[in-house]
Amino acid sequence: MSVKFVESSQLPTPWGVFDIHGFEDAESGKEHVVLTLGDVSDGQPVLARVHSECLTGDALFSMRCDCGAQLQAALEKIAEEGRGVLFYLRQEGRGIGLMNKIRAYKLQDEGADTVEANEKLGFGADMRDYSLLKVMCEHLNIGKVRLMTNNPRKVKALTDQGVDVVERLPLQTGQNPHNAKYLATKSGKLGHLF
Ligand SMILES: Nc1nc2c(ncn2[C@@H]2O[C@H](COP(=O)(O)OP(=O)(O)OP(=O)(O)O)[C@@H](O)[C@H]2O)c(=O)[nH]1
Ligand SMILES: [Zn+2]
Repeated sequence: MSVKFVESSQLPTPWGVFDIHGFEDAESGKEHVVLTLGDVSDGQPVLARVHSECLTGDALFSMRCDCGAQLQAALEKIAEEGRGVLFYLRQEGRGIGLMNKIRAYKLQDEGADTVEANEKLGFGADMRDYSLLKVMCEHLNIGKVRLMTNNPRKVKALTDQGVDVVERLPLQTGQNPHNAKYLATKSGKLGHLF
């Protein structure tokens, strides 16, 4: 595994002062971050969110997806409990990258759904790799989580990395007329539980 911890610091947010932990993947050159609040290394199950990068949704307020709303809701829930972890993984566009996601959006503008668009571009529907979570969880001494997600693949991914998912908590927010088809395809073709 080519992922290595780099450094930690404080990160004040509107929801509280988190700690940010930087990790670098020498093989891909990607830089990932983990936010924690409170003591997550005490062995008790940790409220957790595994979030894949969506520049358009997380930073640019896009309503094509539900990513930004989910990110904010997850941080709010962690702050409410005073303890938790957000893994922010730089696997933009379900692993195909930002430029290819824009190509996929163009195909969606022309009628394709999110899965068909990926396939037309020669990609699988979901190209994400969660193996880096192992290094992150070991570094932070997190062995048990209560995972906020609608995506059963993330539950399996963490379990495969040796992390016990003691509970799955639905994270449904951010629905709007622009992402209705996107969310329907998630549940119809990608196995999300709504
Ligand atoms: N290829 C592609 N990726 C998209 C599209 N819309 C959003 N994404 C990406 O989908 C990913 C969504 O990540 P998450 O919110 O962590 O995961 P999820 O599979 O939706 O599962 P949840 O935990 O239930 O939210 C991000 O990497 C987005 O950039 C799209 O139309 N095409
Ligand atoms: Zn998004």
